[in-house]
Amino acid sequence: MTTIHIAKTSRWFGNVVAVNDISMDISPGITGLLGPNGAGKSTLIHMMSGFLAPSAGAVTLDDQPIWRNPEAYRRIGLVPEREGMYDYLTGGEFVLANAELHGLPDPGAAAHAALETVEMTAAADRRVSTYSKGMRQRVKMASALVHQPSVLLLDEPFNGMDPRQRMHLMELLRTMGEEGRTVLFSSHILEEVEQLAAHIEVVVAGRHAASGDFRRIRRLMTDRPLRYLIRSSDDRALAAALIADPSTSGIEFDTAENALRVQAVDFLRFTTRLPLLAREQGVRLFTVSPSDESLESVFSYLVSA
Ligand SMILES: Nc1ncnc2c1ncn2[C@@H]1O[C@H](COP(=O)(O)OP(=O)(O)OP(=O)(O)O)[C@@H](O)[C@H]1O
Repeated sequence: MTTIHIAKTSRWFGNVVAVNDISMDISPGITGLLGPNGAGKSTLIHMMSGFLAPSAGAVTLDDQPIWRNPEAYRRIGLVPEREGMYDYLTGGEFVLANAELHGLPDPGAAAHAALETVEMTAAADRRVSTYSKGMRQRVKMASALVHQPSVLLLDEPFNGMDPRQRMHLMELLRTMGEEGRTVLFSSHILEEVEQLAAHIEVVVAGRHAASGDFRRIRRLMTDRPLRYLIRSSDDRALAAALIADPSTSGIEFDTAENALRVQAVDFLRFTTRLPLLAREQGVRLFTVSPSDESLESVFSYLVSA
């Protein structure tokens, strides 16, 4: 059983604090590391894979420090976000080079097995420059798996993949999770994480915002008060009906937009009640748009929760 333990860890670059006093454990199975762009996900993953030293705190693998520890590197595979591949090599040569760097006893056999796992054997003799984004991703995956690590860390692995490639990678990660490996992948897309990881860790602006069961955190996200911009055939009548209803906690008339700005108590209640109330009043709804639906606002709600 392999566990990564992150204890009161920070990392700064000059005066930018990328990771701010984060503590979390990454256990066997699949964990989703979720957060908006710039939240510090890559920095965390780089510290977990031994590419970056923490500025403060400690990142350990089964109680051994990861930074500058070749023993730990042997047990970790990293699929980085950026390409970092040599276009003039074939996919097979790229994976073989990694097998040799790890000093494996039979690098050729290890490279072959890793390419087989990601279903890239047929294209192994083609140059990386001729590969699609998804194929590149799979070859990166093969080189991360070539030494059969017990920990696999993937930074935004689904970026740029088409739905079929995405499903294929999800299957592969599920298998690895079921085999008892410790698999962590980062994403800024909620639905991606939902499909794959029961357990998630959320980071926002360098801080640890939430941890645990995806469904519980998802509920926290959808239960928060929401703001909507609404235009209708009779804003005045609709406003009167809404303010008398417990699904709504505030209403303003926005003269510049010529619309209502409504604060709802929670998503489900409001979206059920609004059409019913409008029908009762004989009001037609023209526009109902959430005005703070961005992922940033969902995350900042979680941080302040
Ligand atoms: N080498 C660096 N030098 C200076 N600042 C950095 C460096 N690496 C990261 N940062 C800063 O640290 C913060 C966190 O970046 P990080 O790449 O870890 O976030 P992220 O969650 O992975 O975001 P993204 O999904 O956009 O890659 C950002 O403000 C970023 O600009």
